[in-house]
Amino acid sequence: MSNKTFGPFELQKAYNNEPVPADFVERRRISAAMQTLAERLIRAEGDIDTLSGWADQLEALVATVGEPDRRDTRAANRKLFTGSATAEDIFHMMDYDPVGGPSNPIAPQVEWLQEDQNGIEGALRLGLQYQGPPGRVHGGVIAWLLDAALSRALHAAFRLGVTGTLNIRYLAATPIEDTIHCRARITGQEGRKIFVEGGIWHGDTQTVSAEGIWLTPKSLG
Ligand SMILES: CCCCCCCCCCCCCCCC(=O)SCCNC(=O)CCNC(=O)[C@H](O)C(C)(C)COP(=O)(O)OP(=O)(O)OC[C@H]1O[C@@H](n2cnc3c(N)ncnc32)[C@H](O)[C@@H]1OP(=O)(O)O
Repeated sequence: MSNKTFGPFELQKAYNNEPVPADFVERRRISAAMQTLAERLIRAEGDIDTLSGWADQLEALVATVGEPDRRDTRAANRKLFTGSATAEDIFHMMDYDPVGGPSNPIAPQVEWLQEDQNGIEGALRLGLQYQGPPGRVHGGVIAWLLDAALSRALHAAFRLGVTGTLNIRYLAATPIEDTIHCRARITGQEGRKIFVEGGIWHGDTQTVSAEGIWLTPKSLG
């Protein structure tokens, strides 16, 4: 791992270009296995002995893991804003993102196809564990995904902000277990208020539209 350090506007570039630290290779393996397990076990048919056997094995693993120490990410965040974050700090911030983070077992995995000042686009497939109505993605999961996608458009354009308001219009069914695309872009700015819009598409059909206002915190604006 190099001794280079990074500031907020180098974060995405460092994350994409620096080698994945050895421990994150393993963290990603753990997360991928947990995700596969979640997808395979949800609604899985099985006789009582099979279910009980799986439960025993998983409970044994929980006992083995125990309650490990965990890193407080606020320190890495402070280092980022003073330009002194290391690549390791950046992986600790980004790899656990609840949408797309490869070391976060609850994060839907996203392939980011575009991330620049003009906007972002990601492709993903949501499994049965994200189902609301039969065959459709749960509306709350869609809101979760869009909050992240619209935030990402902000970061890709080197702006900083937190979600103030997010309005969502559900236009048509968003299918589970099929590829969908999310897109977002900045549409304007007034002082600390940044206006962002986006949506979800299944093929050529737009299934969800969203628009919102992100606020740059007073301390940074
Ligand atoms: C470069 C790369 C670096 C990347 C580095 C990141 C690292 C990778 C981390 C990933 C991270 C992902 C992040 C995901 C997105 C979340 O999940 S963010 C979490 C959810 N959102 C929150 O927790 C926000 C909670 N709310 C707040 O903190 C405060 O209410 C706010 C939003 C900061 C606003 O407070 P404030 O700054 O005191 O606002 P205030 O001065 O009263 O008003 C200023 C203006 O904004 C308007 N306004 C105030 N609140 C709102 C609102 N909620 N809605 C609309 N307008 C509002 C006011 O009307 C006012 O308008 P004008 O009168 O000027 O026209």
